Amino acid sequence: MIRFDGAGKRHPDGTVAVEGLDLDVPTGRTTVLVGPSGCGKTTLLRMVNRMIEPTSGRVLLDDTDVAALDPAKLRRGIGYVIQQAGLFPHRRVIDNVATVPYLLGWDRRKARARAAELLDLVGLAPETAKRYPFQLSGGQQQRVGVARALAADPPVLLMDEPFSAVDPVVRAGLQEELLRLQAELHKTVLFVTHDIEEAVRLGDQVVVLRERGRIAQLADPHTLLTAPADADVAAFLGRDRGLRGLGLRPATAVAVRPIPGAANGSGTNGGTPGGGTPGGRGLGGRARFDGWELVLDDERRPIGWIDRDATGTALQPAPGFRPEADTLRAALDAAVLSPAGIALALDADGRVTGTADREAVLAALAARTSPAGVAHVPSADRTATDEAEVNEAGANEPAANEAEKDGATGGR
Ligand SMILES: Nc1ncnc2c1ncn2[C@@H]1O[C@H](COP(=O)(O)OP(=O)(O)OP(=O)(O)O)[C@@H](O)[C@H]1O
Repeated sequence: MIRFDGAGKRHPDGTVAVEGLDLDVPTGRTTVLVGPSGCGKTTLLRMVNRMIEPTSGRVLLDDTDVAALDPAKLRRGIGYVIQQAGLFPHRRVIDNVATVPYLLGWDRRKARARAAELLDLVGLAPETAKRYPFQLSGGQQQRVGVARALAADPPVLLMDEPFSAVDPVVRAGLQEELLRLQAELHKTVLFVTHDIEEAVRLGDQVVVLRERGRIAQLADPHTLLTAPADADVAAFLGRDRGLRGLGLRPATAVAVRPIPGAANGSGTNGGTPGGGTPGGRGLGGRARFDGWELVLDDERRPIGWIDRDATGTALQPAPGFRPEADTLRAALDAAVLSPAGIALALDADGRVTGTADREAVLAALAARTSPAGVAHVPSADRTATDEAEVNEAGANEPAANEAEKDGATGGR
């Protein structure tokens, strides 16, 4: 566990970046620090790896004051990821990732094998290993940054706006990847962002900060969105926080009605079986609903809705959701977008298992449920790079030491 124990930072010019914070960052979970620019997020993060020394209070890592630890050693045990990755431009990707293992004295083969393993873990193709950072996209560079931070399997990961320099789609992918990795690795992650969407998506606990690092609210994402501590926090969360909260609630809360005849595998219809093959697929059946007919293929996948009151048999889209994997937001979306006002419940293979009309989804919205999965609305924001700061951090690219250890040349 990381513990901020009255930790404060006053700069020589008198600026108080952080006034004195008490905060526990639990082991194996993701804690997100979120708040407006200048509220002290980065200062707090850097107190953990001693890039910034508190001027009052302490930071404890597993009950040891970090001030008592050798900074270089401390940093090698803490993964650190920053905006735009801060990779060594003159080193191949594989050697960027192997930086800390080299520093720890691993032989080159073992370090590179570990690096290759990590590139795979973060979803990068093996051929990426030989490239230089400039030959990668921004998103790929961030993945390399994450791989590098994980190289020596540190229990703690500090992430300072790591995904904010990439576009929203790439960013969503990186967030997804971090969630997947964290489910597997259970690191103690301290993550800084000023994007509330990102905070509620990634955090097990979210710390909303005000100026001088004061805690406005500390809560799990669901509680934060549904019960903001005060009007300021509510304003920071934004007007659509209710809708966003749906992205934290599982769609399992929706009461799904079976389609008559569908469950026993004898076709899917509650109406007329057979009778043509829209879209060229085998027709599994048709199910009649009020004013609408649902057409399914012979695998019970939806083909479309037909308006029974209209002339002709024009197929309209039949959106669905997966109760076991999706959120209430996805269920609502499917119900709203369905021309029949009926969302289809789908299994993992896209087969229809039942239906939920808009009323059923609204009933689930009204019911009190606890949060489970997460959904995401990405947002773009600032860009900046600061390679110098990661060098300063030592843990990830202590170039001077690196040169000693493995004879790397040039660059800095
Ligand atoms: N070296 C310094 N000297 C004086 N003031 C500083 C110094 N470094 C940071 N500050 C001030 O300390 C406060 C906290 O800075 P910090 O970088 O921790 O904020 P932040 O929440 O991470 O901001 P952002 O989201 O913009 O990165 C800011 O008001 C900043 O101007």
